Amino acid sequence: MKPALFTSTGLQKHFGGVRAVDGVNLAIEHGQVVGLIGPNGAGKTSCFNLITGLYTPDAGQFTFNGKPYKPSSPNEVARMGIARTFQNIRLFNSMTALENVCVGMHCRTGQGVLGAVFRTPAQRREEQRIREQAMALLNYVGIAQYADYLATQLSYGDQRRLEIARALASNPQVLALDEPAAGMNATEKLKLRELLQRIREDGKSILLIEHDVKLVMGICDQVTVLDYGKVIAQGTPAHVQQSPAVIEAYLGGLHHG
Ligand SMILES: Nc1ncnc2c1ncn2[C@@H]1O[C@H](COP(=O)(O)OP(=O)(O)OP(=O)(O)O)[C@@H](O)[C@H]1O
Repeated sequence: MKPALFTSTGLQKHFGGVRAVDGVNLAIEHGQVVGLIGPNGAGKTSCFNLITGLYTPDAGQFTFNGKPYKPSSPNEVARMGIARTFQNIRLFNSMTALENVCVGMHCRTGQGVLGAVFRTPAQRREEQRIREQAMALLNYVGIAQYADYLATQLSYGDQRRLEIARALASNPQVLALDEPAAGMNATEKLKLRELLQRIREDGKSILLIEHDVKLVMGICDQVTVLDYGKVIAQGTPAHVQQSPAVIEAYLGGLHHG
């Protein structure tokens, strides 16, 4: 059997007396959308930060493509094949949408002004190729018409789509999205859901932190529910929705909605 694309086993991170992540086991299979949900402060973003090399675990192991995986820096993580977005959008505000995606492709040569003046024909062709690919990604997420707008001129929902395009620019196997629907209206959420489905159909796996339970339950193959850093339920959306621990900790409100 093909090994899981990604696993974490016994993952732990403490901050002082707070057990932010307390023995979390996760698995992402090829082409799956895996949801990570739980109340505020449950440890979701901390898990993401451990997986993507922003935090160092106190304990636990990862595998990626069946081999031990030690995320040492966000850049290395992207090279390995895991790209992420952030809960608080992190775009380059003084750059256009297109340039933001180019950065995701590491198109910046760091040659400065002289380098730009004395570019060789091969470098120019490479730049052109990168811009074309970046444009294709903007088209893929549905915001090609804003390619030349500054990132800050885009609506909130479109900025989140731009972040996804930038993350896709490194051609990851796993796309880790931290609350992609935050601040979106119902129409934008519907478009986001279609985009995530398309990304999955195109062969990528998605790890999704999201407060919109309807979106999570509608799109995820597997869901892990955290509370106080611990896994309180894990399985299909139908399974976790019936878990008494989940209903008590988190989903209870839904049944009154
Ligand atoms: N860098 C840090 N330093 C100290 N405490 C932290 C740090 N990061 C997270 N924590 C604490 O760890 C716990 C888990 O936080 P985390 O942000 O991972 O939860 P979350 O489930 O993502 O919450 P939310 O849904 O509100 O984003 C919280 O008690 C938080 O205060």
